[in-house]
Amino acid sequence: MAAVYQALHRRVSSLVCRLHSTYVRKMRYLNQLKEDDSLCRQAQTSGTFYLFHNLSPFLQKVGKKYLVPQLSAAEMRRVLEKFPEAEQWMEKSVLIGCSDEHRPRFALDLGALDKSVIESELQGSFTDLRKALFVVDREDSPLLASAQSLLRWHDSHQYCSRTGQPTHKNPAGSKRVCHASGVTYYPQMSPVVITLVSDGSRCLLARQPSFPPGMFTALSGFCDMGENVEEAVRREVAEEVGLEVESLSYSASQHWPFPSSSLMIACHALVAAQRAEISMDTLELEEARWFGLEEIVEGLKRQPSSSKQGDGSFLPWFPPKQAIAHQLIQEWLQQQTAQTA
Ligand SMILES: NC(=O)C1=CN([C@@H]2O[C@H](COP(=O)(O)OP(=O)(O)OC[C@H]3O[C@@H](n4cnc5c(N)ncnc54)[C@H](O)[C@@H]3O)[C@@H](O)[C@H]2O)C=CC1
Ligand SMILES: [Mg+2]
Repeated sequence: MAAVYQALHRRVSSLVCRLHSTYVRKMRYLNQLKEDDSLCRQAQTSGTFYLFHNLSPFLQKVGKKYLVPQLSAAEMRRVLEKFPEAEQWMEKSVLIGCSDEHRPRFALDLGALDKSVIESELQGSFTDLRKALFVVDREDSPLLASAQSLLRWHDSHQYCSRTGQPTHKNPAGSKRVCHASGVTYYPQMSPVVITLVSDGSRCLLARQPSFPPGMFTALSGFCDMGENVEEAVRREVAEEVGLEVESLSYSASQHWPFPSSSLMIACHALVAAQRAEISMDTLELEEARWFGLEEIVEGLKRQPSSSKQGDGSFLPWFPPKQAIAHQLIQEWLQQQTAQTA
């Protein structure tokens, strides 16, 4: 029995080792592409491309499924041939990853070109990211989100804020440089805390006036300069609902592309049950209230479309699986269920 166990252990270890080395080799290759401009230019000729138009990703509908096509460099040239200065367009692409076989992936925004020509040539359509993220396969959503954020950053950092001169992108798109001042700009994202507050038996969800009717989510807020995650959580909860956090724990994080690139840092926080009276910040929030276990179970089953009542009001529903708020709510539910079991 021990021999079987040892053989199994050796097999698992060697598999893990091989997995690691694929991953490590891939990360090292991507880093090389960011640092070595000529290697990156060469990689463009064998890479695949995701297309965007004014930050909307290109999707193809096949039956009921939405696919995110990866075009080869040859296919890209065929499309771009229809427009003047085709080669210049390829140079605008940014590196967004690579396959396990080291085939690099790029994203390219063709916003200045006629959308309908590209859509009819490639038989698909440029789709708003707010829709695209929720209809494509789950593994494609983070890729679209990060590609769009990087393209957006390049679009809004074309000039040096010190000299006003144009900045120049490196082939991978991992930075922009102003030749006049020598300043290098790197892609930025804003840290945001998202907190599911609990008083031990209920959790607190809120809605802003801009949310779709009926949608409630966890409290969120941008971190202030100099603040750590714990301070940001305590401050946001105090500001938005007037409660004092007693303890908190980190859950997970997620890149979020709306309204521009954020790093969502998700936490659970506990407030004392005897000091759980909400005093809402009415400038930001329209409603904030406690939800019991049953209401959370019902809300998770509800779709936006089934939330509307006969009298025009809306029953609560929660963000979809792609949003980290959903994960926080699921974790809270599991914890409560385990406690009451
Ligand atoms: N993925 C998810 O599950 C969820 C994501 N979110 C995201 O979290 C973000 C922050 O949530 P809010 O409650 O709106 O933040 P918030 O509570 O900090 O209020 C927003 C205000 O903060 C200020 N602000 C400070 N730094 C900012 C920056 N870097 N960018 C933009 N505004 C800044 C602005 O005045 C803005 O109006 C939202 O953009 C939203 O998309 C929110 C809930 C769920
Ligand atoms: Mg907020």
